[in-house]
Amino acid sequence: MARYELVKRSVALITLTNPPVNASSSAVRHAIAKSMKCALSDPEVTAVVICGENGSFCGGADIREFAGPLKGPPLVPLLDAIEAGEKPVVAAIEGVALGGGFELALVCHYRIAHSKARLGFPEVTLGILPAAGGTQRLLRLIGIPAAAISLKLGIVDQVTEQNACEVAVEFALRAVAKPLLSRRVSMLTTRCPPDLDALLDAVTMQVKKKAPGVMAPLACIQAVRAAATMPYYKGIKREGELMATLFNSGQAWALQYCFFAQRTAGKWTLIRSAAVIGLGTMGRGIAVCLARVGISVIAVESEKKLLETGRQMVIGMLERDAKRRGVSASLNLFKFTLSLHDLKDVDLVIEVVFEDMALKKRVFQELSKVCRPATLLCTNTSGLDVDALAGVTDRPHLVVGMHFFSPAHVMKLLEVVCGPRSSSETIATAMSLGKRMGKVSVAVGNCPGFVRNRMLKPYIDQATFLLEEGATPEQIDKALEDFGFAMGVFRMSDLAGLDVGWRVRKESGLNGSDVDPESPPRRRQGRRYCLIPDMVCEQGRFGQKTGGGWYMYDKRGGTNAKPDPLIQNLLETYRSKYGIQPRNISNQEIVERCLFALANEGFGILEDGMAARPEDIDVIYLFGYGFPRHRGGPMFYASMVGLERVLKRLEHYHQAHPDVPHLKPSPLLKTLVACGIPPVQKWREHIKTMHSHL
Ligand SMILES: CC(C)(COP(=O)(O)OP(=O)(O)OC[C@H]1O[C@@H](n2cnc3c(N)ncnc32)[C@H](O)[C@@H]1OP(=O)(O)O)[C@@H](O)C(=O)NCCC(=O)NCCSC(=O)C[C@@H](O)CCCCCCCCCCCCC(=O)O
Ligand SMILES: NC(=O)c1ccc[n+]([C@@H]2O[C@H](COP(=O)([O-])OP(=O)(O)OC[C@H]3O[C@@H](n4cnc5c(N)ncnc54)[C@H](O)[C@@H]3O)[C@@H](O)[C@H]2O)c1
Repeated sequence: MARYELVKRSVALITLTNPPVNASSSAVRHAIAKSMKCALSDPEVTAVVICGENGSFCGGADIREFAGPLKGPPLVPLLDAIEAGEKPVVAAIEGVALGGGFELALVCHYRIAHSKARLGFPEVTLGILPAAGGTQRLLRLIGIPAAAISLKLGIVDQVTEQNACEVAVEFALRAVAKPLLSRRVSMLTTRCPPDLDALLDAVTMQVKKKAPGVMAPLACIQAVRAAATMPYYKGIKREGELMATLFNSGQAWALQYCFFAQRTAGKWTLIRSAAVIGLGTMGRGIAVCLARVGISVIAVESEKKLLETGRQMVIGMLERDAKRRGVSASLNLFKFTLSLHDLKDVDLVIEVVFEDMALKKRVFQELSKVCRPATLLCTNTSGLDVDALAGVTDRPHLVVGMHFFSPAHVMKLLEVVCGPRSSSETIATAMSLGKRMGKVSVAVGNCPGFVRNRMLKPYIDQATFLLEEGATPEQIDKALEDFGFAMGVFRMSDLAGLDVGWRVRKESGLNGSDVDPESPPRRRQGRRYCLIPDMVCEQGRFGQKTGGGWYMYDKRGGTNAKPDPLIQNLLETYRSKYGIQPRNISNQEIVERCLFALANEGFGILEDGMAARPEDIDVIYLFGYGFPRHRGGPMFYASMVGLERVLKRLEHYHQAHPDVPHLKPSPLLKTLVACGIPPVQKWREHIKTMHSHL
């Protein structure tokens, strides 16, 4: 876990060897302690260099070890001992020095970093703080205003383009005769601005606004205050207390769970050329995603004028995107055409035409004729049967859904929809292409709405039922935003556009001329149905783009949502028309009904084998709907609330609303409760039917 050798006759070289990122696991800490002991007691050794194997200094504490009882030498005394040692220690930093890795570097008396090295404290993203003296030492090294502006100022003693370890060894030899006292960062006094309190208060306000309810950033500010106002030994104690609170919090568990869930969900591993058919809202963004990673793109439209519009839009997006990333726009990768015959040699096609099965089938039949036999045929349908499309081609095994989310060049989530006949290689190729484009790709089964949209329905339904019963859009949104969503369901719907759902409801016979005239009021297809969303759309209110939806906006495309008296009137008229007595609805009921219905559908999806594991569902909601990361995703959240409680509350709500099937607890939820409530990671073991590819 760490290699110890003597180089240049007098420098002890300690190399951390814990792939892939040399995380400071208990074994690594053990090995560092042992090596340091050897180096400090060996009279031949005059200086020490610490580096990491395979291009990484150290990725920090081994996060996996946080899930069990803490073992091995604690980091704080180990690091204090390195700093207090009487021989100069130099950190040779290549790759990452993150979290505990950066803390290790900070106790070294000198730091040599490769120009491409990344140093930092990402702990807040894991719900904790740098708790091995990091908050106390970094502030002492660079001062508080610097810490607020940049973490890079004054941190390293030399930046090199060469092998950092070799440079560090030479540096260590020169450092031997120099005094060490001023190199011990914990002995320095933190440089503070005169208006420290005002600065920290302002940062606290900003953090509370930006990340409401999230604990770790606030704890970091308290640690900064300690570094500014306390001696090191007290400051480190305070850092430890703050860590203990965070470490045992549900937020830390949720965020660490998210870290690994994101990587687990992405575990899938050649595409040089691709085609995109349809340059509308989605097609443009998808074309940009492909070109951004160097894939040449043939873009197809149905008419000359539309092709030209699409071309201009794509070029504009590419140029803005390239400017933002400081690279040149890859316009030479594009060819624009009206003819599918130009696609004969491409490796992969993504169909992005209107959501119309007959049209999509015609496109797939044509592709089958023109594309070479090995070309993968993908569809961006948001809900149609991928297997029905595969069925009209000569290569059903090479057909797969690649479901991007709007705006496609921004949203991280990609659902890879596996049809029953999609081959493993096809799925793997789509997954790895997603990863290459920087997406978080999740393989899902082929069911209506797939995973994200299927789960969204009961969530939105609950919100609209709550409107009928007495709540307002702003009350519901506030409850969900207090829970941690950046936007409540109605603000989010106004942003996405209300017309899409309206069209889907019409096509499903839920409103419009296809509705069964015998349907009782507020019931469709045998279940409760809220007419309010259709009434809003009938007034031409489609959300932000029309200047009004659930809220009013100052202009078309405006983003500043204000409560609209017109919606208030509509709700009152509706309730009195249908004899509904409005009642006071608590925030708890809002959150429970929306989120438990969401999770309940997730259990149903797992049970149907349409998602491989709860982690996949959580990742879909983290990256495809802005579920608050510190809550871990809907399935993890349900596990934190306690499955027994979720079950009881769903039973309670279903009893009160028997005409809402989505509130009826899913059999899988009941099974998990009956078999002793296993942790999320073990739920998969209780699922009987699993999609063959998941
Ligand atoms: C490093 C990265 C930037 C690399 O990114 P890249 O894209 O190249 O690769 P991946 O992200 O896919 O990662 C590859 C692979 O490596 C795994 N991995 C990465 N980092 C770690 C890690 N730190 N630990 C374990 N595993 C790691 C990753 O999972 C992948 O593996 P896979 O499973 O997919 O095969 C990038 O990975 C990255 O950003 N990593 C995280 C970096 C980070 O956040 N570091 C900080 C860690 S936390 C820390 O260091 C805390 C310190 O301050 C020390 C604290 C000491 C105190 C500890 C205990 C105090 C207890 C409190 C008191 C309790 C009291 C009580 O209970 O009573
Ligand atoms: N808009 C979204 O938020 C969203 C999100 C995910 C998935 N989707 C899915 O993506 C697909 C496209 O949606 P959109 O919102 O981009 O629609 P859109 O109406 O904005 O664009 C569709 C484009 O396809 C073009 N087209 C139609 N027939 C064609 C043909 N035969 N050859 C070439 N081009 C043709 C049209 O001219 C139009 O430019 C749909 O299946 C939709 O369900 C949409």
